[in-house]
Amino acid sequence: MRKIKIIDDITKDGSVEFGPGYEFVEEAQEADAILMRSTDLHGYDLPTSIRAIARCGAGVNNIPVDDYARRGVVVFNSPGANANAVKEMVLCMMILSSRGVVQSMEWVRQNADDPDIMVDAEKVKKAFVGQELKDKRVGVIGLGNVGSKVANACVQLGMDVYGYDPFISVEHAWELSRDVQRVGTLEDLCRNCDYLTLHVPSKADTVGMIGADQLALLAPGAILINFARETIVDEDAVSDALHSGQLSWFSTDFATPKTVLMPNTYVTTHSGAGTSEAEANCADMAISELKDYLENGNIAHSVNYPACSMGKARAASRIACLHANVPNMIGQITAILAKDNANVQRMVNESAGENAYTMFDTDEHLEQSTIEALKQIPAVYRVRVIK
Ligand SMILES: NC(=O)c1ccc[n+]([C@@H]2O[C@H](COP(=O)([O-])OP(=O)(O)OC[C@H]3O[C@@H](n4cnc5c(N)ncnc54)[C@H](O)[C@@H]3O)[C@@H](O)[C@H]2O)c1
Ligand SMILES: O=C(O)CC[C@@H](O)C(=O)O
Repeated sequence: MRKIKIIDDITKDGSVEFGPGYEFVEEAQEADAILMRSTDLHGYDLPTSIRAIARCGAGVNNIPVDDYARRGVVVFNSPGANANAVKEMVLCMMILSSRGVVQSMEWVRQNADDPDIMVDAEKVKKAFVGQELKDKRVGVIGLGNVGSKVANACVQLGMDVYGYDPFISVEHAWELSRDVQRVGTLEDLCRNCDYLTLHVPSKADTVGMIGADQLALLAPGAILINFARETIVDEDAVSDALHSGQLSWFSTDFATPKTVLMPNTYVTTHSGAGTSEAEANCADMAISELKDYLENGNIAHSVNYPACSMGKARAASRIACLHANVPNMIGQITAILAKDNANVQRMVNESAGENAYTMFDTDEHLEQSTIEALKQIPAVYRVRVIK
C-alpha cells in the first residue's frame, strides 16, 4: 500500500479518490507523498519518507521547492486546473468594483421595513451609478493560464486590452486573442489604465512590482484587482492611492492586516479558485501526477524537476536517480551499472535548472550494493527503486 498524507481541505465535500493500492494516513512520517493546497510549508519539518508533494493549485510560494529538490522531493502543481474559476471571479470583481451593486443591495436590506421602498429606491439609486467596462483600458500583468483567459474575456467585453508578460509561453501566446496588445515594459502597461489586474506568481522579480510609481501611471480613479498573491503589491502604496483617489477601488483575494483596513476595498477569502469544478480539476490533476510518479517514476508538471516519462514500468526493474544538474552524472551511473553487469533496456536523462533526473529500466533487479553505490555518487539526492 502506498500512503498519502492529506493537508488542507482539498474539496468542499472532502472527497479525494486515489483508488486501489493507496491509503490515507494521519501522520506525515508514515506517508510516501503529500497532497495539499495552501498551507505554508516553510519551516515545516518534512519527514524523510516523503518522496513527492502535489499542490492542488498553481502558486507554489508556500512550498520551499528548491530546498525540497535538494532533498530529492519532487513538487508538483496543477497548472491551469483552476484558471477558469479565477477568470470568472476577476470579471465579477471588475464589475462589482465599477458599479454600486454591493452598496445598492446593502441599502435595500437596511431599508427592508420602509413601506415606500420602491419609491425611495428610485430616489436613492443615483448614489449607485457606476461605469461600464466597455471601451475602458485594462492592463493584464502575467499572460499565463489565468491572465490569458482574463485578457481574452476582456476583449469580448469590448475593452481595450493590454498585456505584459516577458516570459509568456508559446502555448499561451497562441491562445491569446489578436486584439490583446502586448507591451514591452511594466510602465507602458500601467500608463493610463482604467483597470489593472495581476496574474503573476509570487517570486523575487514580482514581489512589490506594483508600488507608488506604477500606481501613479494609471488613469486617475483606476481600479486595481489582485487575485495573484498579496506580496505582488506594495500595500502601503495601494492604501495611499485609495486615500488620495488615484485608485477608486481595490479588489483583493488576500485578507491581510493592511487590506482589511483599506477604504473602497473588497477583500475575499482567497476564494478565486473556490468552485467545485476547480477543486475537482486540481485534485484530479494532482492525484494523477502523484500516482504516475510513485508507480512509474514519471514526472509531469513538476516545479522543481524536469518532465520525464518512460511510460508504465514494465521491465524487471526501474530505478530513478534525482541529482544535481552537473557534468558526468550519466557516466558515473553507467560505470556503477557496468560493475554489476546490469543490462539497461532504456535510460532517460532530463534536466531543468539546477536539478536533473535519470531513470532506467534493467533486465534484472540490481544488487543492493549497486543501489548503495548509486546513492554514494556526490550530487545524487535520492535513488528510488520503483520496481
Ligand atoms: N486567488 C486564487 O485563488 C488563485 C488561483 C490561481 C492562481 N493564483 C495566483 O495567480 C498566479 C498566476 O496563476 P496562473 O495559473 O495564471 O499561473 P501561470 O504560471 O500559468 O502564469 C503566470 C504567468 O506569469 C508570467 N510571469 C512570470 N514572471 C513575470 C513577471 N516578472 N512579469 C510579468 N509576467 C510574469 C509567466 O510568464 C506566466 O505566463 C499563481 O502563481 C498564483 O499565485 C491565485
Ligand atoms: O488552494 C486554493 O484555494 C488557492 C489556490 C490558488 O492560490 C493557486 O495558486 O492556485
